[in-house]
Amino acid sequence: MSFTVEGSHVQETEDLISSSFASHGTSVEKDATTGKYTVKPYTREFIFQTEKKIPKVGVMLVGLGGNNGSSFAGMIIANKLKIKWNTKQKEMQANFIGSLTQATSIRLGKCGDEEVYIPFKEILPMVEPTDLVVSGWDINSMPLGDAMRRAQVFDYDLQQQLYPHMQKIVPLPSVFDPSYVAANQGDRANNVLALPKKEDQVNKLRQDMREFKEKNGLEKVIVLWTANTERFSVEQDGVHDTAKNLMEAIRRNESEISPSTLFAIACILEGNPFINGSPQNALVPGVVELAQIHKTFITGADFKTGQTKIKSVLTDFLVSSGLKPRSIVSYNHLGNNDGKNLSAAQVFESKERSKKHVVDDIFDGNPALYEPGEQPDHCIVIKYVPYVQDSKRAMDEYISEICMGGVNTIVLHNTCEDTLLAIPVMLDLVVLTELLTRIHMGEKTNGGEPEMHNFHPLIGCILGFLLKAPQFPKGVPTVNSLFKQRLCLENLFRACRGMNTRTCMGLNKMFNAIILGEQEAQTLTE
Ligand SMILES: NC(=O)c1ccc[n+]([C@@H]2O[C@H](COP(=O)([O-])OP(=O)(O)OC[C@H]3O[C@@H](n4cnc5c(N)ncnc54)[C@H](O)[C@@H]3O)[C@@H](O)[C@H]2O)c1
Ligand SMILES: O=P([O-])([O-])O[C@@H]1[C@@H](O)[C@H](O)[C@@H](O)[C@H](O)[C@@H]1O
Repeated sequence: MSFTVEGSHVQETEDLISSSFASHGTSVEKDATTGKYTVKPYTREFIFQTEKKIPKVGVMLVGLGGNNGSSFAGMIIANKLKIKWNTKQKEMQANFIGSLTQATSIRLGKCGDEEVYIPFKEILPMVEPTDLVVSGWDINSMPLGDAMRRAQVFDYDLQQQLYPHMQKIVPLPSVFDPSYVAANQGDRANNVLALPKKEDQVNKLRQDMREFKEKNGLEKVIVLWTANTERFSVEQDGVHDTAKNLMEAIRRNESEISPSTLFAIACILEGNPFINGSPQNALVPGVVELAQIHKTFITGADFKTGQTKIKSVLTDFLVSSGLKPRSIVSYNHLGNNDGKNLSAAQVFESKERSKKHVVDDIFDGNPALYEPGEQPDHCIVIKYVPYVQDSKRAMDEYISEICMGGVNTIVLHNTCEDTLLAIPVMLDLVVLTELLTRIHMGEKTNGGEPEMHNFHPLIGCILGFLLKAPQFPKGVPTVNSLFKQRLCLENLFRACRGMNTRTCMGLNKMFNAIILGEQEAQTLTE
């Protein structure tokens, strides 16, 4: 670890970092007669304990043979082998650009006149990406070397160097329900578990995880869904509403239970965190309850990568500047298999939800501009155009009302290899989910010793920076503003290290500037 934190509030041993943290907040009371608000500042005292030992971690991808899955495996191998490759422009070297943990930094503070920053991944002990063991399932049996070639994501020279290493990885047969995806996905399904009963499917997935863990001498396994987007399951009382009903529904082979929900259940029963990288409602209420019973992390939904990430920043900028977006249209076309699957209306609706609702809280948070429930026109369009393959084209138009009847129109064009935006986000979800399993917290109340416990299983409220539709525990308001989400993550880890949390900008820096300004002014004479 590149730094230590001084103070009696933090103790570090070989195995543990313990810190106490004062969290300042405000509650508001409304006078029923006058309607006036009273703001009541308060402080809560928390204890954090972080286990420092980094376990040997395995990642099992559902959809291993897809563009994201095969490219994720390729990225890990290429970085492990420090592969360099030639393109028509220059020699490239394997990297993790686009990863929050591997390619960004955190400000430590000021050392004399120097602003000191550390790599994000040094704030707390995190697993090294190149130590991850990768496996997984796919309904298509293609070995990963051929799957990489099919994906057409990596440069040719890189593919050639990776091929022998990737070809050794073969996806395990998976659970498949054609009613949940586009009909055009049927021709991929040559690697499906021949187990008609859902209970047997769940048990086989659990066995796969145990065998993977044992064979590779792993201490932890994390499962990440990067398979096709599914249509939403129609949630039914008596089936999806409680853990007991869901498990009984599986035993009677209820049809309306999606493969992604079955994977989530198998993970929970094995104590393996489950991450849903697609937009469907895999984590139905019964799954959430089961995760709470088994104290296993579950999170989702839908990696936040390009067009939607920009939307959460741009909309936040407009509304927090007092400008009033009245129309947002997000169009994109892409030619990979994801785009092919999304060409089915029911599947598209899953993606439309996650891409659209990513800004709801931003409008709700500005009653000066928007009446309760008022939202701009918001339209999502996704088209499948095979020729562009993974090079997704995104076009956006934002029309906002400005001062005195003015209108501002912002148009964006954004082209990218969709997969190369997604795989570093997948890495962060795995690395941070594993880290969060090693952090326990408790609250000091009435002077007694705090009871230490894990975080709530729905860690989407911590990992929202990486997800379009982070699922929050009931009653916790969703925050989608991208930089609030990043600050939330950074401040949690700063608290675990016993460091002060940061506001959006260094308040003390600003105070210094104001005070220094005053002091300088006093020395000046006309
Ligand atoms: N930028 C991005 O690429 C991005 C961003 C956000 C979300 N996503 C989501 O990530 C997922 C994967 O994207 P992709 O581009 O890799 O798609 P892809 O179609 O290339 O890969 C999906 C893979 O899942 C496999 N599959 C389908 N059903 C399965 C099942 N039941 N079990 C196991 N495997 C199954 C398919 O055979 C395919 O190989 C999609 O749901 C997509 O919406 C992608
Ligand atoms: O770039 P982004 O909006 O975050 O997310 C992407 C969408 O723009 C694209 O349409 C979809 O096919 C991808 O799966 C991904 O969801």
